[in-house]
Amino acid sequence: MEEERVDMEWCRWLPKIELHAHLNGSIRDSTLLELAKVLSDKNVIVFSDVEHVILKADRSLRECFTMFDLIHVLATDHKAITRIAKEAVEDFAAENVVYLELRTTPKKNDSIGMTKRSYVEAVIAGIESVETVKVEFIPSDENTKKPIKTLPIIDSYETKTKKIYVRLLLSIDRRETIAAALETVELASEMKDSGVIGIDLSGNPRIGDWFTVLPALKRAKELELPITLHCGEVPNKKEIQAMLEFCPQRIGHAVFLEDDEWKTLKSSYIPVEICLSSNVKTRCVPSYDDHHFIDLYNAKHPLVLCTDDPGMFSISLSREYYIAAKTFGRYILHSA
Ligand SMILES: CNc1ncnc2c1ncn2[C@@H]1O[C@H](COP(=O)(O)O)[C@@H](O)[C@H]1O
Ligand SMILES: [Zn+2]
Repeated sequence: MEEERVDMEWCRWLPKIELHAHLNGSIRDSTLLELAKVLSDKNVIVFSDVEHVILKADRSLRECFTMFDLIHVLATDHKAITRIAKEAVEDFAAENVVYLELRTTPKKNDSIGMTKRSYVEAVIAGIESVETVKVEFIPSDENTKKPIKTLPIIDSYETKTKKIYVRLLLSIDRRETIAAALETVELASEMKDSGVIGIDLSGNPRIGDWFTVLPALKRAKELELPITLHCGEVPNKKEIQAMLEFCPQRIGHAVFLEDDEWKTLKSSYIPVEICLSSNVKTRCVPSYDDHHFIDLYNAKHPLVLCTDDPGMFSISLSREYYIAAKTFGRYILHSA
């Protein structure tokens, strides 16, 4: 027990980077309950109907997407979006994350005057309102104040002074029309100087077809926007092969690859965002011991541990590091 406490403390202390975290999957339960209470007071929902859904500990992949539909009802307006973005950055900083790429699907809601752009602006307002830690969001030249497009250099001094670099990825939901997906890509390109650095393809992997939004992803390539794809979260050979052939800058999950696809992936060096607990909790992988992390790690394939949805799964990035060390420490091959 004492050993576990010390290890967890070390994993929390370790400066970390988070590259795969969905904004609406990173909401605190307490915030969701508060938002639900407000809507219940307005008779939009019945609080007792959603309370147990919010507090449920384990969710299958299907249940996750039902939960996301509920979250999208609860966190609809600009104010709520700003609040959850602020809290998400605070929570990642508290875990000693020094570089965070937060991803979110820009949403349009005519009834409240929300456009995809105003949605992203609400997210940015939240990131910029964080006070518990110094946030470096839009890199700008000290003299000219013009945005500079360099990657942050995170040195040990900065990690001591508690600073977090935050960047945004705009997500395309697999359910979206090609027009909506293209709108997101154009928006990401227009907001390149405002902290947006790329495009993600996510959403329920059993719904929609990535070939539908492929033209939008090709457009993103033309605009030189880096792309990350949710790939192989469920079995779908044709899609996995096509995604690897598309050669995105990164992929997330990579669970259901078969031998030939593992070969293609490893020879491509496409970095993989590893989401251990997300995969185990959604039962895409039977247990931590069975996770493909260790095979990729021992093959020296570029990878990064990520949370996916820390709010949805009640997890933290520090804990993911702890789980990886505990589960795989003994299997690591040490080259001479
Ligand atoms: C569990 N594995 C997953 N697989 C695929 N997509 C996922 C996901 N977890 C989250 N999302 C995607 O992120 C959205 C919520 O955040 P935003 O509203 O964009 O901030 C979900 O609706 C889904 O499209
Ligand atoms: Zn994800």
